[in-house]
Amino acid sequence: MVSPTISSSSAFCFCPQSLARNRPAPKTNISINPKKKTNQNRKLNIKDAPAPSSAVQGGGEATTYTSLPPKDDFSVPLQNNPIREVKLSDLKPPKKQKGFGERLDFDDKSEDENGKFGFDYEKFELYEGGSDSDYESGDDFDDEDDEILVFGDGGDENVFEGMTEKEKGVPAVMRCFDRAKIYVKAGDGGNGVVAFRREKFVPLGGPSGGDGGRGGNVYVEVDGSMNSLLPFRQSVHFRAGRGGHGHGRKQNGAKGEDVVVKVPPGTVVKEAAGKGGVQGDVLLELLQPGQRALLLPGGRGGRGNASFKTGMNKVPKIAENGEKGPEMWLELELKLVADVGIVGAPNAGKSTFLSVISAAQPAVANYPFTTLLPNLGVVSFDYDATMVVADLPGLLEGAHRGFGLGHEFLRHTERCSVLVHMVDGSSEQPEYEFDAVRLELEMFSPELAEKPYVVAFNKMDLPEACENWISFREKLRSCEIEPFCMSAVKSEGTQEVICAAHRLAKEVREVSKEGATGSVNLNHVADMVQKQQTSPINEFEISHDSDSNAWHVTGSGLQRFVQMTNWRYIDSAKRFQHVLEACGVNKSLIRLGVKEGDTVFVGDMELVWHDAPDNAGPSSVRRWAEDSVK
Ligand SMILES: Nc1nc2c(ncn2[C@@H]2O[C@H](COP(=O)(O)OP(=O)(O)OP(=O)(O)O)[C@@H](O)[C@H]2O)c(=O)[nH]1
Ligand SMILES: [Mg+2]
Repeated sequence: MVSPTISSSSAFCFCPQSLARNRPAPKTNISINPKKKTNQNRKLNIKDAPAPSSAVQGGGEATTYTSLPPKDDFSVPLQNNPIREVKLSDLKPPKKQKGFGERLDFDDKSEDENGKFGFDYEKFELYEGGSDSDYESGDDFDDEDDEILVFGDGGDENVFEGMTEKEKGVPAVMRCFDRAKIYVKAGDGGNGVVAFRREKFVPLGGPSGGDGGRGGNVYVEVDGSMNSLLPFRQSVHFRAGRGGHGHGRKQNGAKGEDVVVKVPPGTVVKEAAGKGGVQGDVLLELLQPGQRALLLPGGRGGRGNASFKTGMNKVPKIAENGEKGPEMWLELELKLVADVGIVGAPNAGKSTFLSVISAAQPAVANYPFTTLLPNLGVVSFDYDATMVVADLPGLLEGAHRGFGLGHEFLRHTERCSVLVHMVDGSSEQPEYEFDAVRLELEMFSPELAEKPYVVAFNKMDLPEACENWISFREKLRSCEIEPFCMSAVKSEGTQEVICAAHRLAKEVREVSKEGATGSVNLNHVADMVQKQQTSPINEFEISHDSDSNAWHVTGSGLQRFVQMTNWRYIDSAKRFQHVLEACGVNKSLIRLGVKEGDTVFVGDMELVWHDAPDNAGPSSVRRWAEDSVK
């Protein structure tokens, strides 16, 4: 159980005096019990804490912590939550799969009752990857790793975690064209160093440790020459370079190399779905070639000891670690940027229509689902205007439950301003077919169903279509829709249909131009991350876990401070204590009733609280320092 929680406020201001002295605690509680300390020390040994470089000298701090090493220091691999990596080249094809272009055998016994294909994903060979920290200790760019696909974050769950039931049933070659999951990480800042100027004839040269360089940024850029997300099947990890470490003679480290993720126009960048499959937020919509967005800014470089020189401390033996670069998994989704989308039931003649009105040559055949991937065509008009038209795979009744190709490609129509609804006039009940497809569109997205559309009644060259036409037109007219009739094969009536679609598209464009507001800020994600990175240190929350009797102090400013503290340098522990005091953590803990021996977590650091005795002397402070400072 966690209770109570308080936020810091200006009331907890810096108080240089001993907190223990301010606290009306009984004497028996505040005396140091050496035996108890020894036990705590034993606990430190178990945690394999590295020995301090030297003891902190002096100081008369009344309230002290015994610090345990940050969790990053442990080189124990993540056992509960390893990253599982799957090599695409090693994936065994499902038993009855004949090839990417061919259909799977629906009668296969391995097909389950929901109609999914019988892929046995458990049979894929899994590679246990190290933790990220293992990786980062090596080079920032590792070509080999770029060849590895990582799905989800492993654990005991299926490696395809995060994909919906429907996606599992779609052959990978189709799935990966317009959807990809990638990992991006901004570069860590370089570490600052402790150095002193040593030169002949320059006695007491002073501190000269330079600052670390800033980590590289992650950018996302629209590349007009790309038309699919296929390259992301090969490259999944994008890591910007780490900033260089500082050097002596006040030399600062070099800035880390930036990384640019190139995406095709029409890419939507989303935060990857979390563990519970909760869809992440849309971060960016990149439409125009050349657009560039700063996604993740690199971590700040740590300061060297030259930056810590003050009038009070002219020989600071302290330097900071570089700030860790932010990282995240992203989902990329490509939505075609077409003005008009052709939708309809399978075999209605959508592809034939596209081939007639444009130079595109999509596959046309007399069986359903000839079109497996969207086709694009550019339609030119006499008056020098062009329009991009997308022919989409056919929609069946029940597509939202996964029948046919389902809604797999309907997202491409979200960008279209107008739809052409193609109806097979020669089918038994064109009206029913029309209603079923409209319903599927509504089920997919109400906004899509609200888009203006043109109804084209096709195959008028066939007598069945001529028979159906009158009743179909009457039915639609009763709903205030004026359908067009045409024959795609004979190119009759097609011009009227596409001109009507063009008129509608123009109207929509004009309306949206009026409603358009100024330029879009593409760097808002980076701004958000930066805001988080610079959040003040005195904004924190304290919660108490009564089961384990542990106090948790959380706050992004404090966490960043802990991460950037380099425990190797002897002044770091003193500064750490001082900052906790100054930002009000100690005061708040005392107010909430922290007791001798309680565990306090500050970010990743585990500490033990000690009430200082009234007669606290240097010896006790030294012992604390020797035991715990890393
Ligand atoms: N008689 C006649 N046949 C047509 C007409 N338009 C298309 N067809 C035929 O209908 C069949 C299907 O045409 P497609 O263009 O492949 O139909 P589709 O809607 O793209 O089908 P899917 O891609 O499977 O969804 C082909 O055999 C075409 O020749 C037409 O106006 N008249
Ligand atoms: Mg087709």
